[in-house]
Amino acid sequence: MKLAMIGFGQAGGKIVDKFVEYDKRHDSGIVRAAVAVNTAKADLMGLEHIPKDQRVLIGQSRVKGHGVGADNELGAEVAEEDIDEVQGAIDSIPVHEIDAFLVVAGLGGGTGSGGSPVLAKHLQRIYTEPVYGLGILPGSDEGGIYTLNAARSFQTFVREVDNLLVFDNDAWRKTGESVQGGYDEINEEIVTRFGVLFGAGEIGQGGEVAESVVDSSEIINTLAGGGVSTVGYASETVENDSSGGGLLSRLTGGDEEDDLDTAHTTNRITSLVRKAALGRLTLPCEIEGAERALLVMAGPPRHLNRKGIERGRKWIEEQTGSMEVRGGDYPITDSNRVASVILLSGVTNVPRIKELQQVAIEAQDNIDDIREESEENLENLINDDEDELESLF
Ligand SMILES: Nc1nc2c(ncn2[C@@H]2O[C@H](COP(=O)(O)OP(=O)(O)OP(=O)(O)O)[C@@H](O)[C@H]2O)c(=O)[nH]1
Repeated sequence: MKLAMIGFGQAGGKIVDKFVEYDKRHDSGIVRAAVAVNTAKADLMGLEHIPKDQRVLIGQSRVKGHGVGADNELGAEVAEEDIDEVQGAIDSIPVHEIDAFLVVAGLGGGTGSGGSPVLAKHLQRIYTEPVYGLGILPGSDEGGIYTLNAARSFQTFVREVDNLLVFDNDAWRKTGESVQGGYDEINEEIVTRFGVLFGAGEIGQGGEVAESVVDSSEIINTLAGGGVSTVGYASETVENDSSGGGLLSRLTGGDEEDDLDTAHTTNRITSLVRKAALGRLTLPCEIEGAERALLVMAGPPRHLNRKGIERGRKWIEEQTGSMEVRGGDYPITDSNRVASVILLSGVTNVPRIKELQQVAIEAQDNIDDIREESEENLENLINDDEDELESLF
């Protein structure tokens, strides 16, 4: 699947930068264009792989290249004011060659949190290609303002995109690591998961399992219908003898060996599917109730088979209760890993989102209370029965 990726804010820029690097390393063909947008000049200068002329500094007249300091309302305002400058960079993208846009941002800060929904709305108005979001939730130890920002941005962003893929830093942080070192590892996890998912259908056409290769329309159909998505991943190292058939099997030419191979391959696929679905998801949640799902089995063709994928697909159907579970393979001839990636789309039972919104509503009420008290406007306080989180715009 060919994407135009736009990283908004520091986290967004760094993650897209890593996608570009991943794309070069694996020749996966997913990043057709990459743009970084930020209010902080230093963040843009720190990027390594996104071309310099595709880095857009916005809000210069307001914040003079210093960032918006976790003020996401200001982030949204600045994005609206300078949307033409962002569009200038997008104009250089050959949009007829892409399958979709992917807007990436950390939702806890100011620039990406406020700006990414504004950009998604703008892209939806202009282009017919789907616009997806990849939203990063803050760690719960980052503090109240990050939670409030993330909750408000989340509910605005999810409304403006065709599907919001979510990664929760809180579920992935490791204790005892520097924040930066921790993010480098986390970003690698993000890029691997989404890289394999979006890479499906781009290369490796042909070979013995060609008829069940995943293509981009299957990813698009799984994401269609909107809502929130999460991704599971599991992988295992395998011996890759691309000549096809193990040594013994070639020496004996034995069918028995082939049967054993097939059973082994099928079992490995089945267990990787379970591990991916039941292990740590990018956004932890109950998989039961997911509206749609897509299983991608990636790896050397010799280690993929239809039977395993079909079994895995059926198992996901049973676990999610969804009637819309797609599955296929992504043959990568020169790889020594077999990986299972599961996209669960339209998930509803997500404790972290509920918690985020609850904390944010309380924080918002507190802020309102403090404001109202300071204004001695008791009447408003008594009549304040709106227990709702305000949208960003
Ligand atoms: N996974 C990941 N998350 C990050 C990274 N950097 C920051 N974050 C998260 O993203 C949130 C937003 O931070 P930034 O992206 O730095 O903020 P910004 O959008 O640039 O906005 P301002 O700095 O307020 O102008 C943070 O609260 C973190 O949770 C990163 O490299 N990887």
